[in-house]
Amino acid sequence: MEPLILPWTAGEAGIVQPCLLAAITGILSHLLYFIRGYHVTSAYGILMAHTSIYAALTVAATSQTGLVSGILVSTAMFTSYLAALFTSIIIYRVFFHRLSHFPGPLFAKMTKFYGPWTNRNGQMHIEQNKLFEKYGSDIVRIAPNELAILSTDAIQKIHSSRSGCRKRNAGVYDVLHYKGEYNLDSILDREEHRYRRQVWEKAMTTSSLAAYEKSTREICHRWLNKIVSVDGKPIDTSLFSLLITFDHMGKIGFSHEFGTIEAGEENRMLRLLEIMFGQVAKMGELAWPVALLKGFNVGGEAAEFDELAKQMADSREREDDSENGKEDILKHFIRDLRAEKPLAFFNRNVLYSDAGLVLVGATDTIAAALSYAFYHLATHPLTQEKLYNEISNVFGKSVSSEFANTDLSKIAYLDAVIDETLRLDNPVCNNAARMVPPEGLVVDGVFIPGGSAIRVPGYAMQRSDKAFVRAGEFIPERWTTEPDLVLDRAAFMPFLVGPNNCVGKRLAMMVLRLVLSYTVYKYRFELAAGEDGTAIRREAVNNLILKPGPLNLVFTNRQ
Ligand code: HEM
Repeated sequence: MEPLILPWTAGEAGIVQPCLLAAITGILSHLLYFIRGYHVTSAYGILMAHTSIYAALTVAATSQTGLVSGILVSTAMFTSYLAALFTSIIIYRVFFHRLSHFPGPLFAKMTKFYGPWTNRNGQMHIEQNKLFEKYGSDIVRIAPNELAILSTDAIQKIHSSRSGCRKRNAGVYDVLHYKGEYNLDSILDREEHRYRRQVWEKAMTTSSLAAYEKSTREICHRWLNKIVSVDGKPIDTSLFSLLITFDHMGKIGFSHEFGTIEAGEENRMLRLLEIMFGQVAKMGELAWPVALLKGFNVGGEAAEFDELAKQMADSREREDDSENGKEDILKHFIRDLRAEKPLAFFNRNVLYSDAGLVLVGATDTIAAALSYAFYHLATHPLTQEKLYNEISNVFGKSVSSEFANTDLSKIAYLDAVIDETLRLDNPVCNNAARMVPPEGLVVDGVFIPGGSAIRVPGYAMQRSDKAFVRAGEFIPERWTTEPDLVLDRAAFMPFLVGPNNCVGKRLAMMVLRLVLSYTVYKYRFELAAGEDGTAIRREAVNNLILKPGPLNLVFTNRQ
């Protein structure tokens, strides 16, 4: 029988012919496969397939030409394949892609690696904001298949209940799951989301919040005791905002005591919490490396976080006994898990997935808002005094010698201070992208093709001159007595809008109202000696949720 003639044994042409063949295969694999559909979640399979092909090629080549030249031939072919594949991808993205007519940096048009590059200093939200000005456009291409849009029309069209835009294939959500079970925020299916959301909403009703309020007050008192214990020395309020909200989340989420306020430092769980989203953010929301790690079943700290969330949920469930009166968020999840016909918690992995989301959702977000509220109040002493006068009127009104959320919620100026903080220093500063439905979308008269990813970045939108007068200034009165300073209220969306808006909004507002009121009522605070107040923004890091830089304040007892 004649030996099989493989390309590299085909005589004079030597290695050129097989490399040419490999290059053509590279172009074809782009045009026939990679150009179509969404492949992030297949990252592991794609890597494995390519590795297998390379291995098979090497075996075949070495068996015919010897070890060294076999490896050289297969490597040259594989390199040609990859070079042609990526060249084809880049040429297509820059010149022929459906978004090629939108302005944006060349690097962003070529590759999603533009994301990690812009977030290399953790300031992606600020870098993105600059792009709108640089390109003189409200629509900028920030990735090969993604647009950032500065428009309130877009907010409605992307996020309202009538919108056809979805989270599926938009990037970051596809990879945020626990063993295949997505959490409330990352669920891709609308129907499934609706049922899960109903369980979460039970945990956030007025009566549920009232049941948590005692714990929130307890945390406020621990914070006040901490201020007493430092005896007038400076306190890093960014660190303590995190510890306050972390301890608070432990109590109202899981009836668990973390005790980090007393310890004055982060514990392992809190570190993991930051790392968890931080890893995704550092990659500029490049999702395939996360999918790849999940495929290999290695995730380092993210996997450790998942395991701790699981342990927290298990331990809470073991303690659960409807008679023992534990009032926390997990109570509602466990009830559904144990129900004869659960609404949404059909198995334990759903519980673990959403337990992780409680840890994430109720800590860093409120912590960022609290940190910046301390910053704005410390640098605006008149606002601090005005707030003191407003809240003093309701101290002890509903609960003897305490503040109550029901009273504080009626103080418009308190909510104005919080809203203005959330506007200027939005904790969810970038907002994740959504996928445009196949029929496309018209935003402010501009057609956005179907299959594109789009987002309205919160930081840029809420600081836009088109929506707010003196947009860069902290003016709480714009939400009370000076409404002319708000040109377009729809631009304010710290909790997002539509069916996927923040389910914890009312809880967040309760915590912020109580912690700020207790602090302002008991203390005056200002920048510590040597603190110029710039590090909180300069050293802030966009970890999907904004992590503020340090801020050292000194507290003086009002009595
Ligand atoms: C100031 C504090 C907070 C801010 C600024 C905030 C902001 C947001 C935003 C912008 C979203 C939409 C995220 C997306 O598009 O993927 C969101 C969703 C969510 N938030 Fe919050 N959040 C805060 C506090 C909380 C708290 C205290 C919880 C309680 C656990 C919470 C739980 C959630 C959950 C579960 C979702 C997903 C909702 C859904 O998809 O139906 N958040 N939040």
